[in-house]
Amino acid sequence: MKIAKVIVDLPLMQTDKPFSYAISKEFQSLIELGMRVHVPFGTGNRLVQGIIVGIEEEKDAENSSVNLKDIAELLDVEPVLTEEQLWLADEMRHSVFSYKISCLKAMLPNLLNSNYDKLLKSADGAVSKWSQLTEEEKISSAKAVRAGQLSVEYLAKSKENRRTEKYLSIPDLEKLAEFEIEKRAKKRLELKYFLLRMTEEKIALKSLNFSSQIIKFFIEHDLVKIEEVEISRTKDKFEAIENDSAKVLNSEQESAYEKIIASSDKPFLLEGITGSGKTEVYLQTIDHFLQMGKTAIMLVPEISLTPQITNRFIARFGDKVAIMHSGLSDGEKYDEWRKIKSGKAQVVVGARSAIFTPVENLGIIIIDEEHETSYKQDSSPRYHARDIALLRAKWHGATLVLGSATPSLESRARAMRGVYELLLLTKRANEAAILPEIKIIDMRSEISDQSANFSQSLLAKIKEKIDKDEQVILMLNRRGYSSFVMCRECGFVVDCPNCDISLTLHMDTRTLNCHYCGHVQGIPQTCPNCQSRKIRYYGSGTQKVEEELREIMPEARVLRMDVDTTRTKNAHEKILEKFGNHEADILLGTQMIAKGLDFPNVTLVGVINADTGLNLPDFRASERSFELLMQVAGRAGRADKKGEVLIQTFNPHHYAIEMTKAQDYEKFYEMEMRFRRELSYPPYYFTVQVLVSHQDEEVAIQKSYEISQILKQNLTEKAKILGPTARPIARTHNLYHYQILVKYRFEEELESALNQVLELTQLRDNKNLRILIDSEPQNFV
Ligand SMILES: Nc1ncnc2c1ncn2[C@@H]1O[C@H](COP(=O)(O)OP(=O)(O)OP(=O)(O)O)[C@@H](O)[C@H]1O
Ligand SMILES: [Zn+2]
Repeated sequence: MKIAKVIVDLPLMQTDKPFSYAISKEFQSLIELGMRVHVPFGTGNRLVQGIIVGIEEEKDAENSSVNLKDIAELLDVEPVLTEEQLWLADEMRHSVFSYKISCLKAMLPNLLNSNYDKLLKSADGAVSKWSQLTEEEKISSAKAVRAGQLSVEYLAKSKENRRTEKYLSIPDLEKLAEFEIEKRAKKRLELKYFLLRMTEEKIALKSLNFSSQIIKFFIEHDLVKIEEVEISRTKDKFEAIENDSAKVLNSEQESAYEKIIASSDKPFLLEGITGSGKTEVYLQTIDHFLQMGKTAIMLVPEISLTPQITNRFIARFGDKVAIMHSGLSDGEKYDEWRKIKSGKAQVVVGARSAIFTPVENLGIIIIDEEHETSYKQDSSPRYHARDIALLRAKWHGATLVLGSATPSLESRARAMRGVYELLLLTKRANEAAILPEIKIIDMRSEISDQSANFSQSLLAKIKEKIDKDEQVILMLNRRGYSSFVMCRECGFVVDCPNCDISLTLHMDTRTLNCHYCGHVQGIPQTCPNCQSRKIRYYGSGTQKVEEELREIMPEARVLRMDVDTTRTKNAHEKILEKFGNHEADILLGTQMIAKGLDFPNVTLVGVINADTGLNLPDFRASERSFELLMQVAGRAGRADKKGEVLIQTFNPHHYAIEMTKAQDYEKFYEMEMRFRRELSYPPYYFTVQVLVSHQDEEVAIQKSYEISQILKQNLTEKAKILGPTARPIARTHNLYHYQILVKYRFEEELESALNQVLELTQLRDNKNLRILIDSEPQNFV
């Protein structure tokens, strides 16, 4: 007899290990690693979902199936997780301090993560009710039966959503009924029979969530036929894109290409200035691996996962491409996942979570804009896509390429130490294009009666470009209308009731919004503190700047792109398409517009306020500002027309600004590394952050001291412990936050010390205490 090891879907310390279950006879030949199951759990034998992570032979009395509970149901016909993914989950946990089930679930499409447990549990009661009904009643009682279990709406929705799916069609319903009587699982079959009729003959296998033994039974007895139906919704989109063939690489591109295809020993860091043709190198190396019968994963930051990028991949590789991004519905994501799993797609283009896609025979992984913070997930499991990529490359013997115009200090330092191989692209790929000229505008000496946000020189430049029929990109990394509302009489600022942060004014909705917790309230007419009517708005956001532009330059056609204008599906796409068709002169937006865009007619980039990120209490503030400014500057003059960049700032002598002006990554890297060394920050030290949150500030403080004590006692002297200190925004969502930062180079006690910290949350009187452990945190505010 065999025994199954199951990780149950209960993210708790006590359940964070495999549990043993007996495999009844009917399942013995069907069960495989990586399948989802229902198992009875706990004293009440509640059915919970789980994942098979091991199958062992019964060895001795201790490991005997006699005393074990049986697996209740198999949920899959074939495994949903590969052996590689099970291994990945094990490896990941050591760096992300997360439960294994969270790691496993991060690799599944949402549709499979939804709680089927709830959907199936009350089926028994429903069926007994069902059997007492007349034929007519059976049909009309559909609504009653579905209450609390498989809902008709759910089925309808998943039907709408699917594209590629296996359908069951029933040649003979009567025959099915006969077999039901014979089977012990009669009750369950009855319900399914009912459901099959409900949805008119054809129904998606997966959406019903049949247990695999029933499906097998159906098939063996010729009760159902499985047919592959392909209705590709994105097919039109694929067909509309013209094929594109490879460009002749220039000598730098060529040499990078040759090195990448020749070796997989070390990861590559492809450092190429904006517009140097990194993407062309990606396309051709991927092509090389496809020719060898291998597959590829191409990661891009979510924000730049625009049609501009994806279309380039579709144009080159056609329907071999699967695209994974957050704009897809769960159903669409599931379709893409199927396409990958079945081997139909060989190139996966996607954002962070696409790193988990179950491609076989992986030849190359590319991470574009590798410095982007969006590669780190900021909820559990807090993994970095780069770390997962390293693991997967190891498993497959695949090549890993990290690309950027401004590599993260961590990656660049590794390249300097020879851990990565550095490849440089120093020239723009398009021969006619040269790097744009960058000018800094000192806003301290700008006095304008016309505008609060635009210097005279920026306004003049914009006019000049529009007159020449050229286009302009303007960036202000702050959305909304005004960043705070203040009473001029008493200085009162309207804050969020749940967070220690001022509310942002949004003119389109005429509300004050909290960008942290989503709180929304009306705009006060008088000061809530002193009743004065002198309420004024300060600090401009994109809405305000848009309004100003329309006043000063009514002839200019402006498109705004920020979180607020891109909430609806495909909004992103539509704005960029319009701009690309020159239906607008100015694209105004937040950092969303800084990345990846390639519009040949853009000859001016203006930064309204370069200071928004400079003074954040985060040791990476300069690095982030430099990256962002270099990126956005790189959008200008990418083809044959010369580009210009104007950067407005109140800190013209800040080194991040000066190095941007000089477009000198090398110099910036040197200076920044010096600071990091002096202050013992990454990449010289590793960091782990412990974030302690509680509704009661006293408790938050007390517990964070307790934790810092645990760390001091358990870590060696080599580790440095900073804090606890209040977070810069000390309260959000009605919780007070305190943070501790551990800096270390080698610390063998780290995992055990942090586990002790986590155990605190298991104590009864710490029920409302939240402890987050974040390895290599990217966010300190
Ligand atoms: N070998 C080449 N010959 C001619 N044109 C090229 C070549 N390689 C790339 N290009 C063109 O140069 C432009 C910039 O290339 P690409 O977008 O690949 O650069 P990138 O380094 O990925 O850009 P960024 O990082 O700024 O987004 C594109 O329009 C591209 O089609
Ligand atoms: Zn708030």
